[in-house]
Amino acid sequence: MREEELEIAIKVVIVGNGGVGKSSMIQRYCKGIYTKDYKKTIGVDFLERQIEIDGEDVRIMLWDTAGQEEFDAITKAYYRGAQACVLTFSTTDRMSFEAIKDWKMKVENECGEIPTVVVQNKIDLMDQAVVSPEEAETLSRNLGCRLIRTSVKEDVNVASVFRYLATKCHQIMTQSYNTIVPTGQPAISAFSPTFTKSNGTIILRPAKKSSKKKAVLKKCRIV
Ligand SMILES: Nc1nc2c(ncn2[C@@H]2O[C@H](COP(=O)(O)OP(=O)(O)OP(=O)(O)O)[C@@H](O)[C@H]2O)c(=O)[nH]1
Repeated sequence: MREEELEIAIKVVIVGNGGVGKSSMIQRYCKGIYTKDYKKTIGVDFLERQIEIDGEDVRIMLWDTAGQEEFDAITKAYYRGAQACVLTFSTTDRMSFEAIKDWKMKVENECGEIPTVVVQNKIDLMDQAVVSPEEAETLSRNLGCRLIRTSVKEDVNVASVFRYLATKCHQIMTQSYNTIVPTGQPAISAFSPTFTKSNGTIILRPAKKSSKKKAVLKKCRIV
């Protein structure tokens, strides 16, 4: 099998307090739509989008997790296997900014260190900001993450968030592919779940047999 037949799939988890705009961000990126109604996410939800990186198709699976603490026990399980993370806070919600460190810890506890970005959303409301630009920059620097400022409402920088993370994961994957498989024989994982949504519930099913094998990047290596 040739290298170009591998399909790359990246699982990204979007976390942050309730109401910061996680669901809106995913909807904007995957469906190109924005609604101003707030519908609290119950548990988890997921959407996907395919983009091209260095001439290769990369499927990005975006996992939307509930921001409300009451759902913590459910959402934690869905962090597992994530290869990248978006830590989101809102320009107009101080508590969501202060919670970023905790969100990072929660994801790290399940996934270890993965490419992560801090997103300051709702920059269209800068006149109501409760976090200074310096504070946001200092926090991101201390966490070792890039800071990206977005407005999902105005569609500012949303695509950059996911392109940045997908590029990072792709780089890691390409490096490990070249390191792990010096003979040119690709190591392919048997793990390749498909996801079915029914009445808001996500059901994990075993992979369907496909002639096109899939490589799933996990913790910086092909498994
Ligand atoms: N002004 C403004 N409002 C936004 C923006 N992004 C999202 N919103 C609004 O913020 C509210 C909450 O957005 P959601 O996407 O539901 O928030 P969430 O983080 O998914 O919330 P949970 O499901 O409770 O975790 C909605 O009314 C959105 O329309 C933005 O960039 N600017």
